[in-house]
Amino acid sequence: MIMKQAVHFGAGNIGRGFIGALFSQSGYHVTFVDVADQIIQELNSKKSYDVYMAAEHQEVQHITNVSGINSKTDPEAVVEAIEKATYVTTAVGVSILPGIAPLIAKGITSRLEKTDEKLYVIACENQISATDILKEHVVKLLDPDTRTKMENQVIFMNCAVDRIVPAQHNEKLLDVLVEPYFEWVVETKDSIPEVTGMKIVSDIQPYIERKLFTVNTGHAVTAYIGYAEGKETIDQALEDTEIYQKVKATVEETGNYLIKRYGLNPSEHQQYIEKILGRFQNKYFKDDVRRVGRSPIRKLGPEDRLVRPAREAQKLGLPFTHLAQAIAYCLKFDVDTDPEAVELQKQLKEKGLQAVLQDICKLDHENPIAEEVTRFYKK
Ligand SMILES: NC(=O)C1=CN([C@@H]2O[C@H](COP(=O)(O)OP(=O)(O)OC[C@H]3O[C@@H](n4cnc5c(N)ncnc54)[C@H](O)[C@@H]3O)[C@@H](O)[C@H]2O)C=CC1
Ligand SMILES: O=P(O)(O)OC[C@H]1O[C@](O)(CO)[C@@H](O)[C@@H]1O
Repeated sequence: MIMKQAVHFGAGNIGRGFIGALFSQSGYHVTFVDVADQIIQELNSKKSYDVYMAAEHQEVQHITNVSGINSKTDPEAVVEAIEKATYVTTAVGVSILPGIAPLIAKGITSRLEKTDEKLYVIACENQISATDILKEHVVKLLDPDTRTKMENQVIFMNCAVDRIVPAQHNEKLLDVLVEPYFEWVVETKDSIPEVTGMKIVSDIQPYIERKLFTVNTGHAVTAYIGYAEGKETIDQALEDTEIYQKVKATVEETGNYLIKRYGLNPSEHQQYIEKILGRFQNKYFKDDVRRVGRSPIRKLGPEDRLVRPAREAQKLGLPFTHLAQAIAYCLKFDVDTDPEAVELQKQLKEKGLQAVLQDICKLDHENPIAEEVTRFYKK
């Protein structure tokens, strides 16, 4: 029997430890596309790997039916794989999406000449409407005929991905240590080919905002405060009760917004917050504050996990003090191995805080959020 095919861009932590693993467990052959040649070679020689659960009883999932293509050296093979795929997914980082769009566009063009079968595309990145962003980059590369043909045959779906997969230090290159919890919520009103563990909803907005402004806001704030206070890992940072209280107060602020905006049940949301903080405290992996805080310029963006909930809270007349404090801590993130942290510090030095808040966060200096950030930053 011919296996169903999934093509996944990004054979990294989320690719191997979450999305690729679910496809494999659902009976798909997974072709990972990456630029990291060692990983691709290893996928093609070993054809399997293990996913370890970071928990007291360390369950191991053996992932099979996997292979890899290096998109730098063999782009034609990627086009061929897309021709045969049911799903194309990504977990490369939002900033890389424009870079992979040309190959996806080529794959779609070639596929539409050969088959009428539907293709489902999902960008599994930490950003609101990441698939729409990918679609935009792909569509502008297509000729008008392909664009029209694509409308009914290539279905782009937004999603929310939630599983903590820290930096890996395993004996075997392909193995991945992950937290047991995961949630993959995909937005569609159609009936789509089943993937074990994928949850379908008709409106992703409440899910992605709840996830991004609780899990990602909370994680990022822990990283930024933890880093400023000289902590190495997330669990170590949260052992400090003062840091724990600051993080909790921040996600309670985003919680007030989410409850009001989406009519969430306050006590259920409080339980959700406690559960997320518990996940951050997982003792079975060490998650470096530098990894979790990575790419601070992206995280300071107007639509991302710090500024957007602060602005939304402000619009609804809700408090945003702890979010402003979190933004100030983020501005202090000066990890010299993180290119965005280096650039951020350079901009702060060269143009000053007000200009950075304006240019990166899109916060005018007269905005009370900017005033609060400035107050904390100067402290
Ligand atoms: N690690 C985590 O806990 C979570 C990560 N995410 C999101 O998932 C995405 C991926 O994150 P991670 O897996 O942690 O990162 P990662 O760095 O482990 O994996 C990214 C992979 O993409 C590959 N890549 C880079 N450029 C590429 C290109 N042009 N073509 C193909 N592959 C390319 C890299 O070589 C790497 O293997 C990000 O958007 C992140 O925000 C979402 C939820 C959880
Ligand atoms: O690239 P980003 O946005 O930091 O995404 C990775 C983060 O997302 C999380 O999985 C939370 O969903 C964290 O594990 C991780 O720090």
